[in-house]
Amino acid sequence: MSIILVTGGAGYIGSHVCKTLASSGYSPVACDDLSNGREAHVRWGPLERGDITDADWLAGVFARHRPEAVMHLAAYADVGSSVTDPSPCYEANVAGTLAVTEAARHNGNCPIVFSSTCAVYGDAPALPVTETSATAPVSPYGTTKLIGEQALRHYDAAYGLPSVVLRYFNAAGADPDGEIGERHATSSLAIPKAIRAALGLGPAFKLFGTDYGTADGTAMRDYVHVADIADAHLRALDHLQAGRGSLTLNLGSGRGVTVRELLNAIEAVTGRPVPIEPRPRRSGDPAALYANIERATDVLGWTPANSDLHGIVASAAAWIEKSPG
Ligand SMILES: NC(=O)c1ccc[n+]([C@@H]2O[C@H](COP(=O)([O-])OP(=O)(O)OC[C@H]3O[C@@H](n4cnc5c(N)ncnc54)[C@H](O)[C@@H]3O)[C@@H](O)[C@H]2O)c1
Ligand SMILES: O=c1ccn([C@@H]2O[C@H](COP(=O)(O)OP(=O)(O)O[C@H]3O[C@H](CO)[C@@H](O)[C@H](O)[C@H]3O)[C@@H](O)[C@H]2O)c(=O)[nH]1
Repeated sequence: MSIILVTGGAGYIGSHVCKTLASSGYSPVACDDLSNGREAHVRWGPLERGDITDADWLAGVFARHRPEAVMHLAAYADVGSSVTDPSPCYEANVAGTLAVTEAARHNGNCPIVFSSTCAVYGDAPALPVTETSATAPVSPYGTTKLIGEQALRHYDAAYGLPSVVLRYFNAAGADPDGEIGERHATSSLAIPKAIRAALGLGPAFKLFGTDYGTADGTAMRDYVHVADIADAHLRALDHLQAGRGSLTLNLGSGRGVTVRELLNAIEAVTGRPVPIEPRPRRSGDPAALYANIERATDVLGWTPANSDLHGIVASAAAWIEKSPG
C-alpha cells in the first residue's frame, strides 16, 4: 500500500485530498490536531491526532506509517486574523512547516507537496500573476507561507529534499458527491459567509472594501474548486514519484472575480438576495489577484475542470443546505 501522510487531513482541503488519494489507490493518513478539522471528515484512512510542531510526535507518525510522501496542508489559514494576532500563524506555519520538513528530511528525503497561497504575491503590480512574479506578501499569513516555500527550496538545494509548492488561489466549493465540505458555520471566507447570509443562516454579509481600483470597487480573487485542487495534488505526487524534481505552481481558475460578481452569482444560484453591510477594507487584503495557470497545465497536465463560478457556488450552497451546522 502506498501510504501518504496528509497534514491537515481533517480540514477543508485536506479531507478532499484524502478522498482523491484513496480513490486513486493510495492510503492517506490524516495528521491533524483537530483545531479546525473534523474527525467525521477523516473517512479514507486513519487519523493521527497531534500537533505538527511536536517533532517527537511527528517522528512516531513517520516510524509507524513509513510514508512515500507528505502532503503538508496543516496551517493557520485565516488572512484577516493573522494581522491582528500573528502568533498562532507563525507557530503553525513557520515552526510547524519546519518540523514537518525536518521529519521528511530525516526519513529518507520523503517528498513533500506543500500548500502555499497566492497571498505570497501581495499586491501584484501586473495580472495575471505567474510563478515568476515578485513575491511581496501584505499579511503575516502570506509571509509565513513564503518562509515555508523558501525553507523547502533551501532543503532541496542542500539536502536533496524534493517538493512541489502549490500556490492555491481561493479554494471554494465542496465535494461533488456531497460527502464533505467546508466547516462553514465558523469560516471567515467570503463564499460561505455570503451563502449563509442569503439562506438566513448567518448575519448580513460584511463587504470589506468598496473603494478598490477594480471595475466595481470591490476586491478581486480567483476562485478554484477544491476538487480541482485535490486533483492537482495527485498529479504533483506522480511528478515527484517520477523523480522529475522540485517545482512551484499556481493553482487557480485563471479568472478574476470581484466580490460583487461573487455576490451576484450567489444570488443567482440561491434565488435569494444577499443582505450586505459595506465595511472598510480588511487589513492584509490585496486588491486583486488572479492566476496564470499555464505552468500547471504544461507540467502536470492539470486543468481546473470544475471551476466555473456557477458550479463552485452551487456545490458550496448544496453543502451548506445539506449540513447547515
Ligand atoms: N482555503 C483556501 O482558500 C486556501 C488558499 C490557499 C492556501 N490554503 C492553504 O491550504 C491549507 C488547507 O487550508 P484549509 O482551507 O483546508 O484550512 P483548514 O483550517 O480547514 O485546514 C487546516 C487543517 O490543519 C489543522 N491544523 C492546524 N494547525 C495544526 C497543527 N499545529 N497541527 C496539526 N494540525 C493542524 C486544522 O485542524 C485543520 O484541519 C492551508 O495550508 C492553507 O494555508 C488555503
Ligand atoms: O466576510 C467577508 C469575507 C471576505 N470578504 C472579501 O472577500 C475576498 C475574499 O476573502 P476570503 O474569502 O476571506 O479569502 P482570502 O482573504 O483571499 O483568503 C483565502 O484565500 C487565500 C488565497 O487568496 C488563502 O491563502 C487563505 O488561506 C484563504 O483564507 C476578500 O476581498 C475579502 O475582503 C468580504 O468582503 N467579507
